[in-house]
Amino acid sequence: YKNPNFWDDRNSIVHLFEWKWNDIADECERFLQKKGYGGVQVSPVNENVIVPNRPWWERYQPISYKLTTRSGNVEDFQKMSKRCNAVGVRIYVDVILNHMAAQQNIGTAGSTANPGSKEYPAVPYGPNDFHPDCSINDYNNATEVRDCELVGLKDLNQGTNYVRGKLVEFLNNLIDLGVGGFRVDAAKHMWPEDLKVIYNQVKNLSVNYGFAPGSRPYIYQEVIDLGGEGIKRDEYLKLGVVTEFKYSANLGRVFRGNDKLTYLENWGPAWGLINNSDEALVFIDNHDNQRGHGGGGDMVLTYKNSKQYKMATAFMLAHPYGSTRVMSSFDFKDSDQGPPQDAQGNIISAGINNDDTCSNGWICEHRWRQIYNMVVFKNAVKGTEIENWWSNSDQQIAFSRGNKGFVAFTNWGDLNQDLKTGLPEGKYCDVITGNIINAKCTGKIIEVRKNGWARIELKANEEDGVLAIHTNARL
Ligand SMILES: O=C(NCCCOc1c(-c2ccc(O)c(O)c2)oc2cc(O)cc(O)c2c1=O)[C@@H]1CCCN1C(=O)/C=C/c1ccc(O)c(O)c1
Repeated sequence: YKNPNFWDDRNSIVHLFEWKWNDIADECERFLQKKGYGGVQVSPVNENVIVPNRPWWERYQPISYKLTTRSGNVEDFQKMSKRCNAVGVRIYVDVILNHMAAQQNIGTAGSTANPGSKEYPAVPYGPNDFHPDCSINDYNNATEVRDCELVGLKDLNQGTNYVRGKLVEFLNNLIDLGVGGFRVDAAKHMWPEDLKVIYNQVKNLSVNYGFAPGSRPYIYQEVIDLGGEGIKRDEYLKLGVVTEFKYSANLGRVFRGNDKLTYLENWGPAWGLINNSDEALVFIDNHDNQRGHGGGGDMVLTYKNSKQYKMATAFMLAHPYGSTRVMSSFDFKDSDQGPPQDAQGNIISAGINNDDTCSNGWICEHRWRQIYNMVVFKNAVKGTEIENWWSNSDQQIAFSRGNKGFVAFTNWGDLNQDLKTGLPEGKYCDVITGNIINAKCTGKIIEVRKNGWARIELKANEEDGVLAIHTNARL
């Protein structure tokens, strides 16, 4: 469950939050494959309750496991899965196994339900399939967190064979549709023993979508653990990968300037992060904590702090620790706001500008040059470790990845140093400020001398506080 099943020359998952299936298929072919992205995390695919004003979190209130949402229907989903897998982009589905809708209304596939009496006829689920009413108040009480209701959401009892059967059936339908794995929502609210039984009943990945025979789904579990609660993420590490919320909290604090960049020299388990790098799903922000809710609070960086956000993302992608996920957002003013929609409540697609950025209210961080070029960088440095670490003992650092790549950061003051890049002699295009187009670098050019050293300049008032060169961006 810890292998994302990427193609060799790929890395990172991009969370195309609230995108429609047809648009994701287009994005796989026209952009993601070209930048070496490994996969897409899609929004929940099962029928959700319709909440007035369509807040983003309505998709986290299941009505049934019918595959019809505002992102499309099962035909759209299958077409997306075929097109994305054909170009080496995997699909990971955000699955909600913990609960069913709290709000009383019709669902996105037209199903009705009565949360008050725990009736969801479109599954079907009835009162016997849920834990008794109680609400979670004490996050130090592990039983309460698992057996009571999260903000009124009806709490399924994954301990019964019937409920397990329904959840496994839902997951196996998605396996048949070519998914590469799952993001398990609210995993902390389910017993690890129950999850283990459920995961083990999920089929191997489908060879019809290019997975090697016998491949297991990649399973990364949302466990918000910033310490201080009764439940520890280690219980879930036995089952699969776990989202590391300390990552975005700490990196946010550092790149906001509340900590010195030089302290990042031992970035990893020494900072309290999950021990095994390949068991940690890491990110700068996610759909929830970018809105100030749970997981990491006010230190989390988002697209709204764009210079710091790009620096933190560049550091995440330059550093070997963790399975990296890039957030791709829509613009929001208030924390409940849902995706751009028309008068009928249909989601409006992102428009693509001729400079590759998005319009129509979509941020598309994954299309920012400073971010997609670091996904390219991460592919170029695959298999190397950090070498030639340098710092000014304060807010300026630099390091190489073997002899394949080199990055430098300044979070305060002008950086102007002769540094050891570890790269072969030659001229390199700085992929933060530009691209190589018709054999010309549209950004800074860095000359690496015979001994692998180079003059590195990065002024505090430049658009970006990071510089990155690698062997696939050599002139
Ligand atoms: O104020 C709110 N919620 C209370 C604070 C956040 O608590 C929630 C947590 C949560 C928060 C902190 C924790 O330590 C934790 O274990 C769980 O997980 C959820 C997971 C869901 O599938 C659906 C939800 O409604 C929630 C949720 O409300 C607003 C209004 C209702 C939805 N919502 C929200 O803020 C929705 C948040 C949300 C939705 C989906 C997620 O995957 C998620 O992580 C958070």
